[in-house]
Amino acid sequence: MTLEETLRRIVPADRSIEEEAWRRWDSIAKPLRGLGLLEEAVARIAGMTRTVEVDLSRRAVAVFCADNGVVEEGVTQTGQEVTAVVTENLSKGDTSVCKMARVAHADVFPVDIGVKCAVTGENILPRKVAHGTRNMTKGPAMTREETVKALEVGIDLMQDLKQQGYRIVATGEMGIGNTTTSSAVASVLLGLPPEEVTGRGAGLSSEGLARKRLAVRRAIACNAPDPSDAFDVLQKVGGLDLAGMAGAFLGGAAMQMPVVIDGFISAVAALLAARMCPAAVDYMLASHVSGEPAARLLLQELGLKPFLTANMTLGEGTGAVAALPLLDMACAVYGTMRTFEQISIEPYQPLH
Ligand SMILES: Cc1cc2ncn([C@H]3O[C@H](COP(=O)(O)O)[C@@H](O)[C@H]3O)c2cc1C
Ligand SMILES: O=C(O)c1cccnc1
Repeated sequence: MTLEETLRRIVPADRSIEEEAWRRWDSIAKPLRGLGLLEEAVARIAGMTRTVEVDLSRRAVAVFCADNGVVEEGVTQTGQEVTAVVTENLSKGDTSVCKMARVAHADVFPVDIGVKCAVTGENILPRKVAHGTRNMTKGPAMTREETVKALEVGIDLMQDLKQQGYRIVATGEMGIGNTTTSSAVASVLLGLPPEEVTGRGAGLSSEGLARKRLAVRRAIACNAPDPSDAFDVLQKVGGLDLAGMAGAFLGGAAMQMPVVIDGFISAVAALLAARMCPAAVDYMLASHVSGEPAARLLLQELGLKPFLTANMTLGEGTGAVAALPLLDMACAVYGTMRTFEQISIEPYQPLH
């Protein structure tokens, strides 16, 4: 589906079905609203999917893998080659998110949306838009065409996953340097200075952090992205990984399917999607608050409340996957627990 058609298709979640789900929650024999945000998530999923019978039996993690040209500026602790290695390991079940996804019964879909070199792996989805992005401190990271294509990779993947019977999708990414691009996008979209929204990513040294902040500042100065135009911001100081994820949020909303935000990078992609189409937020679920400095601000800006504060800064979709077992537990109560009425009637049942 094209980006334009996707944006046209997105409509708000169904509030009346969400209300019906709340009525069911409130009838269950337990302290009223006792499962807090978990109840809210289940009710919201009912509204997203247009049914009070919430079913999260099949779940996927979409991991968008791409390289970011800005690594030339010395903004990361490890080299660019790590992107390709971890992408291939994603296909072998040998990365952190794969281990966690096994526990949470989620299927991992690694997507090569722009890894610099060729990657091989049985289940890597070959969707390379470009061999990495350009260095955003010297000009736009992507062309308009590349940006549209990468957004559409995310959109189309959500359409495919829905057709395959998946009910909820966790978003993940793998792309060395993508906390630098994410910080640049966050700085522009939140209207905050780069220093306030730039952290250590995957364990950067203090010296590296100073270079990273400067690179974010230079990228914004060089490209002058328009803060009121999310597409322009994404194209100039974003990346293929961010674009794929933003597309997944838009595609999920168009497919009326819940999409789980992971950490900082994923929340930046979610905000890009939200600025392109505000109703898309109705289909997003927050999972955790990343340890990156702008993580909480981004979720506040989206108006979403996370379940976990675990100081995680791993990426790959690990935080989003960590939220799935919590949702399963909430669904078990919502779907199988007896109501006040059933409980109060029971003592009056004739004995036999
Ligand atoms: C071995 C390894 C595995 C990872 N898995 C996720 N990330 C995480 O770190 C990267 C972002 O941090 P930065 O912007 O500092 O490069 C992303 O790939 C993210 O998913 C990893 C990073 C490394 C080194
Ligand atoms: O919060 C994140 O998404 C994150 C932070 C650091 C490194 N990788 C991912």
